[in-house]
Amino acid sequence: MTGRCGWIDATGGISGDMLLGACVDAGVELAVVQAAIDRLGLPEAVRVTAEPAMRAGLGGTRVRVEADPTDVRRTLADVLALLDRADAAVRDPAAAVFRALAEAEARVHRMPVEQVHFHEVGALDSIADVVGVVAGFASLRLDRVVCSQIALGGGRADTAHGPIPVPGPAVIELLRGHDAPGVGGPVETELATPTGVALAVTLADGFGPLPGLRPELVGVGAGERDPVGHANITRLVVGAAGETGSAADPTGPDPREDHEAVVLETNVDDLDPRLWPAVLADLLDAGASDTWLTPILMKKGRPAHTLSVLTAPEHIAALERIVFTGTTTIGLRRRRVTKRALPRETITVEVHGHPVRVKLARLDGEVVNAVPEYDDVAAAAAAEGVPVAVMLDRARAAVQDR
Ligand SMILES: O=C([S-])c1cc(C(=O)S)c[n+]([C@@H]2O[C@H](COP(=O)(O)O)[C@@H](O)[C@H]2O)c1
Ligand code: NI
Repeated sequence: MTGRCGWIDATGGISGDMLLGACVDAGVELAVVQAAIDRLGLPEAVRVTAEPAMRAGLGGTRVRVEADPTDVRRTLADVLALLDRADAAVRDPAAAVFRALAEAEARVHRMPVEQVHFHEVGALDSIADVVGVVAGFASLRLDRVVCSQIALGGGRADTAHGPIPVPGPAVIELLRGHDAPGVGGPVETELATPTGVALAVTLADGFGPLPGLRPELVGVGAGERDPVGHANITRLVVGAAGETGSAADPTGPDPREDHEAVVLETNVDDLDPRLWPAVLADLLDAGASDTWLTPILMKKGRPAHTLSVLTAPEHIAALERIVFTGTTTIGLRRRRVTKRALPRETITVEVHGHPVRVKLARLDGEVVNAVPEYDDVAAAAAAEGVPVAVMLDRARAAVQDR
């Protein structure tokens, strides 16, 4: 495994605000988190604050979400509509987290997912935590996320439905739905909340102990309580994974940019073409790095498509399931490939007073590609009342100036 890796240490438990605290403690600017939340244009005021905190003698950051009291009860569709206003880098992963939460609640309460309502104030907390963590992870530029076994705690928790057993049913459903490892204890209190677990299982590409990496950033997110005998923290460790420390071969591609990947492929001639966009969207939601259709001519002169799905090996099972259930195919091919990904970073430039993120890719340390984020350019163009193409030229000029 190579690239920049983030390891979520949930062996002390996890909640949305603990993971957000870990991001902030690792160096994610609170302004990045607040901007991502503000971008949703929530009718309620939601403010995120952070302060230093000690848990079992360990220093960390406690994040709090202050939200206006509200009676609004939001469904999954309501939350997804809000997320539509977020940057693409935040919108899709955050939507996947809320889908996972809603599906878990739907199974717990034996109701259709469309009827699930996120619980009042908790919903605003959750929205801020989820959007904040996803924005934080995006700003940390992680190529891969691994999560430890999750400590779940025990005993009973008070909820809107009255006392429930811990681990709570939604937490168990989230683990089950994502084949994620959890363990009860070590203390008789709730250590893992649905939002925290939904974030971990959705954002993680795999589960296990700290992978081989050189730690560059460490963040400690403090939980609400400081129980005796347990460090109520979630940690985030970020570093370059799989580096041996040997210099890259100066005559060839940098091996640290190589990733093992798999291409799944199948030829399909009998799927209602209107179904393809949803199949492609489902595949991307389930972890595909890329997916595309190629028009082909099949036996008997039938026009058809090759569906190709590029993925990291750990998503193969979930993606094949979507291919088999979402299309008419009854077989597919798997091809191992080596993917080369140039190191990239995101900078923010100011264009006529508007922040525009720009993705830079480097080859041998030299910037070979600088692409302004389309959503930011479009927002700036709308604010200035100029065509997007004009604002795009201005953004490129601002990058050149840098
Ligand atoms: O109200 C319901 S259905 C409920 C279910 C569960 C589980 O099944 S687990 C847990 N809870 C409680 O919600 C709070 C807040 O969780 P967040 O994810 O919003 O932080 C949590 O402490 C659980 O006890 C409620
Ligand atoms: Ni409920």
